[in-house]
Amino acid sequence: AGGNNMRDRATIKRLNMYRQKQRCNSRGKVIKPLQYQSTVAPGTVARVEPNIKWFANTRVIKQSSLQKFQEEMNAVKKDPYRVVMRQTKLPMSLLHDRIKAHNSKVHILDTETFETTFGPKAQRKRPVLSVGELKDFAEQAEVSAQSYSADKDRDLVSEDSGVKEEAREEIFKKGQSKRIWGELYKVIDSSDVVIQVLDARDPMGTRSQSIESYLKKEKSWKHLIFVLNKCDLIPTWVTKRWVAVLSQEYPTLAFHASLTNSFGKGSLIQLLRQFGKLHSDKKQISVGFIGYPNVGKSSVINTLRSKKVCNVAPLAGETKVWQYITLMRRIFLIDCPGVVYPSDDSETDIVLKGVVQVEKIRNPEDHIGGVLERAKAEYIQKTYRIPSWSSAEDFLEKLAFRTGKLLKGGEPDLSTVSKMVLNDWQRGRIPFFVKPPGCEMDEENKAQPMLEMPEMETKKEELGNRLEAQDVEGASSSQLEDQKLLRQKKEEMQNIFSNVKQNFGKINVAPEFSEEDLVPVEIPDILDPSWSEDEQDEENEEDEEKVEEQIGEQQEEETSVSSLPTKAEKRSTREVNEDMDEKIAKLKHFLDRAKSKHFSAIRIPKGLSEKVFSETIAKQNGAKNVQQKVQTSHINLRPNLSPSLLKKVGVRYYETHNVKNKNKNRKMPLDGKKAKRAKR
Ligand SMILES: Nc1nc2c(ncn2[C@@H]2O[C@H](COP(=O)(O)OP(=O)(O)OP(=O)(O)O)[C@@H](O)[C@H]2O)c(=O)[nH]1
Repeated sequence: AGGNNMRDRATIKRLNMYRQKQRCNSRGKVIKPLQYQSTVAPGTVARVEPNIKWFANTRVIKQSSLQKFQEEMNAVKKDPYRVVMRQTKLPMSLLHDRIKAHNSKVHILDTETFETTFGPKAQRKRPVLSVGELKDFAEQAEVSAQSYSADKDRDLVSEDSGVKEEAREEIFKKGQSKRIWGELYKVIDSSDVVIQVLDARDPMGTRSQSIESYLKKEKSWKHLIFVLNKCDLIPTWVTKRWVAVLSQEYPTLAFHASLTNSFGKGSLIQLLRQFGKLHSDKKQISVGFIGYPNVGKSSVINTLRSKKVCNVAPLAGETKVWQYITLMRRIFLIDCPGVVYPSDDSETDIVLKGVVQVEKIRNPEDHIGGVLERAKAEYIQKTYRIPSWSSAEDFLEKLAFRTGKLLKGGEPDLSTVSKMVLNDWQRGRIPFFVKPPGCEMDEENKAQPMLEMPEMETKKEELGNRLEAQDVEGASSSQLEDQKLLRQKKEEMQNIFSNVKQNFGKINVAPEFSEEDLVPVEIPDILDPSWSEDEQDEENEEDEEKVEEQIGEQQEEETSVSSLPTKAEKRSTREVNEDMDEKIAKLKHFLDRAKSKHFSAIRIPKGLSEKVFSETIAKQNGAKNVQQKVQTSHINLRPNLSPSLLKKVGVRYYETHNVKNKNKNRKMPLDGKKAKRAKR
């Protein structure tokens, strides 16, 4: 009768059990107890049989073992270069089971009477005071009263003057929204290695210590490393110094994100592969890129892939949601939108850190004062060709007249000019960098120990030396434990960085810094950037072997340098000439690609290409003359490069641009692969 949906006996029994009701008499005594309740008579004291299984997971350890575990584990947890991989198998709760100091306010009178608390027969324990006598106590109070500042007192009740601070515009809260933080937590949760990308111009300003402490506290098994991006915008010695400073806390790599002229790519991939090996039990590892907006997270990923896989723009907030990218079969990269932790930063600070899009700022001229304060006057004069100014407004007016940005009645258009300056600032066109700590001291002593190191300096050596120095300091203060810890750290670091080497001399610094900002660092050959990537096929295949090849090439580029000058001396002039030819061809190829692809990360000033070519040709001619003098019988087989050939860059222009005579020019000779295809 019930069709196919008949209930089985067990279901019926269960439903009846739910349905039953306890029946009581008028005095409340249970007449009919519920089923299953009737086995033991009401009022009987029942016992549960003890079971050995209750104790299956417990172990007793000695007090000394506990102490040893706590000490050793604490040392490992404090060390940023070591990670505890399988926390779940360790009794981590034993680390934190100490009774915490009770600092919160105690409401004694809520639970105790006044008599027993403060009366003559008080039973309460006396509070522990840091002073012995009333006199000391009064002195202490006086000292704290002197250091009191009403500005910092958040509890101070003040009269309402009717004037309130204007609420901050929404745009200044960029990167702080719940949605963005949600994205960040997704990235952190999914990553085994977290890379915090910092802007080399202001690493401390673009660092988020709250995220670091969150990772340390809550996700301490995840590896955190720093990547100091945009190293091409600061002098090389500053990069070195910042890397040394930041490495004390987390492993740090210098980086220049660019598809054609990158720095640090090989080292970073090498490091990631090492982490991959560390997690050999996993099928793959994920690497999350986090950091402030506009620091170049997406650009770093594109550089690692040698391909535009993430959208990049000189505007903050370009990346909206997290994104997975495959680097190799076993390594995945995750791009994250830029995150900002709410801080005391002023609006100008926020704008100048590049967190806000310039177009969206209501009063851009308010922040020009900040630019003039931060950047050296000399650089501003050079960039805008304005010799002097009395105030920010005066500067803007002069710039408006110079650039012809005028409103209707000939009034200077301050807003447009301000936006222009802020854009230049955000894109690194005005040379600027925050000085790393310790510069002032060095300037006084005129000692630059790190900069005098040989060119083929590796990060390992640098870190090792620093730690040795620290060792010596430690010995003088005879803190043996510290020494032991430092030595441990040193070994760990050497392990991590044993395969990761960076030669800072290879960074192609773009802005022209004054002598004051430049400490002489021997850079081997400015015209010898890492071309290996440039030579790669445009349709770069995605397989791992290819990436591995790139690493090899890149690493060679980044590491094998020191012997260059001596070799160069020994080389014959003919070899020098051949080298020059090669460089010219590479430069030409590079410019072609840059023009046709519009790489956002490279900005080639108009005159630069011609300048570089003319310099190279001058050098070449010099070498040629020498050659002719030395060996007259030698026949020069080098093709004669006419200036017209050199100027002919961007042969793909007509392919990529929508121009009138496009069709006419289609028959132009194609270069590289396409030319080959055409021949076939
Ligand atoms: N000069 C220089 N510019 C760089 C470098 N890396 C990135 N940029 C530029 O910085 C700008 C921002 O780069 P993005 O990769 O979009 O930055 P992001 O951190 O992903 O930004 P959000 O999407 O806002 O999180 C772009 O214009 C890049 O061309 C670098 O190493 N050197």
